[in-house]
Formats: sequence, structure tokens, C-alpha cells
Amino acid sequence: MLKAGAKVRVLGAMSGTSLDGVDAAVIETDGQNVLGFGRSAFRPYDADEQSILRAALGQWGGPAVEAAAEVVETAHAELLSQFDPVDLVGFHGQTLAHDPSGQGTLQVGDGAILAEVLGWPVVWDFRSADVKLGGEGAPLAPFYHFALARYVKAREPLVFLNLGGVGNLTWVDPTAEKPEADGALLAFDTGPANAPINDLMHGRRGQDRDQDGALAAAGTVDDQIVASFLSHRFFHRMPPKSLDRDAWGSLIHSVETLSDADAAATLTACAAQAVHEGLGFCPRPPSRILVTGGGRHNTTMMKMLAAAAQIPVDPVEAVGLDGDMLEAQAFAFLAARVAMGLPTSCPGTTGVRAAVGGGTVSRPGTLLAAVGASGGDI
Ligand SMILES: Nc1ncnc2c1ncn2[C@@H]1O[C@H](COP(=O)(O)OP(=O)(O)OP(=O)(O)O)[C@@H](O)[C@H]1O
Ligand SMILES: CC(=O)N[C@H]1[C@@H]2OC[C@@H](O2)[C@@H](O)[C@@H]1O[C@H](C)C(=O)O
Repeated sequence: MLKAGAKVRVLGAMSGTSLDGVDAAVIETDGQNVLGFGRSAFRPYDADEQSILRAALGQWGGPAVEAAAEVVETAHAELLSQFDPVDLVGFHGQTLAHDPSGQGTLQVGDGAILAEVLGWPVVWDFRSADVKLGGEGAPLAPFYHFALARYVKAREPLVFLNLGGVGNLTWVDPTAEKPEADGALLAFDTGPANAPINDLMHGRRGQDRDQDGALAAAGTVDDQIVASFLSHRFFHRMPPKSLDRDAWGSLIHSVETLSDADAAATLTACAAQAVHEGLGFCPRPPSRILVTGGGRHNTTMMKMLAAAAQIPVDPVEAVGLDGDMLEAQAFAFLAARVAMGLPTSCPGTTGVRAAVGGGTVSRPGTLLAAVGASGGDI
């Protein structure tokens, strides 16, 4: 356990739902505040690795999941070993399945193995404890958003919006004393964001994404499809709430008869309007929306969001942050909090019964010692 308030250098790593690769970034923190940013790097998954990960999505165990875990561990070991030594690693792993009110949540990649390979302590399995205590297990970045709101010296409530495969937003009151204080944070998944657009581009054009939203910009939104999408009960459910990446498999079918451009425009509008619905749950109107995640590069999605939200919508770069690395930084920050015995989620962020610190700490040497003690061979 680290002493609360100690200044540490932590390397965070995130492998997100879009399956494009691993982001890794170093931050300096005392567990409450962001004190500085360090190096960052990205390691893409190649086509074979992506298809191994895709094949395991939605599964809870078996050979496909084991193969996916191996891909995740290898990619992280390759990327993280290129960094200078750190005090701690925060390793999110890859979510394969998420069903918090049923089977739980599964992130693959074994942090104990990674600790042996890297020689640094690794915090991992961030979501299970929250789910066991009745929480959604996601989103977990909100405690980091609170620290960032302080770091950028925000004085009024604001929203951090992540547009990844799935969208999630955090309403932050930066004047609250601490993130777990009553009313400091409200967070939840907004709905599908880039995942259905990527699936459309993949299925129809063999491309990874709608680059800069160009195809959507050339199309016309089918308002009826958007309205029918928004009538889903998920949008009426009070937050906190979270989603599995593929919870909206039917959305792609609803645009089947549209042209490529109209389908892209319609799916992009669904993502933007889902955020708009979510904004309605904010306890007080936010002063601005700061957007992180790959979707901030999608100009069409950003325009649709700004038109719907009617408050300033900017990429996080507008306040000097790095929108490609923010989630990796978040898991570095959360790792420090876990190691210091501080909470990483609370009723306002995941619906967990009480503020909880989720994560397993694995120290290098432990796994080898355990195998040695039981007489196993390495
Ligand atoms: N220039 C671009 N134009 C359009 N879309 C883009 C662009 N760059 C990134 N994206 C979209 O952003 C996605 C990647 O976003 P990001 O890395 O934030 O997702 P993730 O972290 O994997 O997902 P999540 O946050 O749901 O776990 C890409 O798959 C793509 O859909
Ligand atoms: C279960 C899971 O991995 N959820 C991810 C996913 O990707 C975006 C959204 O859905 C968010 O809930 C979460 O990731 C971010 C990093 C989070 O926990 O804050």
C-alpha cells in the first residue's frame, strides 16, 4: 500500500472497445491531484490480433477468451516495457463482455503476469469490486475527470464526454470537496458512439472508420430511425447506467436499406442525439462540454453535438489536455488511488452502494514465488 498523498509516477494502459490498439501514458499524481504528464505511446493491434479479439467479444470463458488474453498481455508487455521505470502501472485490459446485473464484467489480460514481465507493481481488475457491490462497474474515468476539472481550474459545472466505441459522459462540479462527495459527479454511458459507425464502414466498405465523418457529411439523416432509436428504454433509465459494446447490434440493421452515406449520417446522428438525451439528466446545466476519445475527430459528429447541445462543445485540447491518451491517464490515476486505499467509484458514477476502491495490486516476484513454493517449473 502506498502512503496517501505520496507523489508517484504511474503508467496507465487502456485497450478500448474500438479494438484499435493499446494507449499508454505516464502521469504524476498524489492520488487526488494531477501533478504532471509524461510520455505516451500507442501500439496498434494488427489485423490478426483484431480478429482474435473480435472472435472473443461477448464470451465469458473458453479458448477464444484465452487467445484474446494472450494477445492483450503480449501487446501490453511490448508497449509498456519501452517506458522508463515507474512506481506503479494501471492496467485496464480489454473488456470482452459486460453484464453488470447478470454475469458481471470481464476484462482480459492478467496483471500478475504483466507485473512479472515488467518488474513493476501492477494494479488491474478495476471493475469487479464495484459490480460485486451493486455498481455498473463503468464508467470509471469520472474520478479522473474530477481531478482534471480541478487541474484546468474550472469553476463551474462542466461535462467530460468520451466518444469511444461507446459514449460516456461525466458531469463534474469542480467546487465539490472531493469526487465521492454527494453531488460532485454524475456519470453514465450515453449510448453507442463510434462502434456502429465502424461496423458499418467495415461491413460495407472494408474500412475501419468514417474518416473525419466525411461519409456522414455527404448523407441525409433518417429522422424516423433516429426517433425510433431514442424511444429505447435505455434512454429513459435514470443514471448511473452502462452498456456493453454490442448492446446495440440491432441499430446497424435499422439502416440496412439506406445508402452508405445516409446510413453513416443516421448512425452519427444517433450517437449525437444519445448524448443530447443524456445531458437532460445533468443536475444543473453544464457550462461547456469537453470531448475526449476518437469521436472528437469526427467533424460531422461534433457539429451535430454542438447543434443539439447549444453550449460550447470542444475537444479537450482546448484546455491543453490530450484526448487520445486521457483514458490511459485515467487508469494511471485510478491505480494510484487503489494503491493508496482511496475510492475509485461512488453512487453517482456507477450506482455502487457506497464509495469503493476497485482493483487488485500484483507485485513482481509474487507469481514466481508462488510457483516456486508449490514446486512448479518455469
Ligand atoms: N479521424 C477520425 N475520424 C472519424 N472517426 C475517428 C477518427 N479518429 C478516431 N475515430 C473514431 O474513434 C474510434 C477510436 O476511439 P477511442 O480510441 O476513443 O475508442 P476506445 O478507447 O477504443 O473506445 P472506448 O472509449 O469505448 O473504450 C475509432 O474506432 C473511430 O471510430
Ligand atoms: C465495461 C467497459 O469497459 N466500459 C467502457 C466502455 O468504453 C466507454 C464506456 O464503455 C465506458 O463505460 C468504459 O470505459 C471508460 C474508460 C470508463 O470506464 O470510464
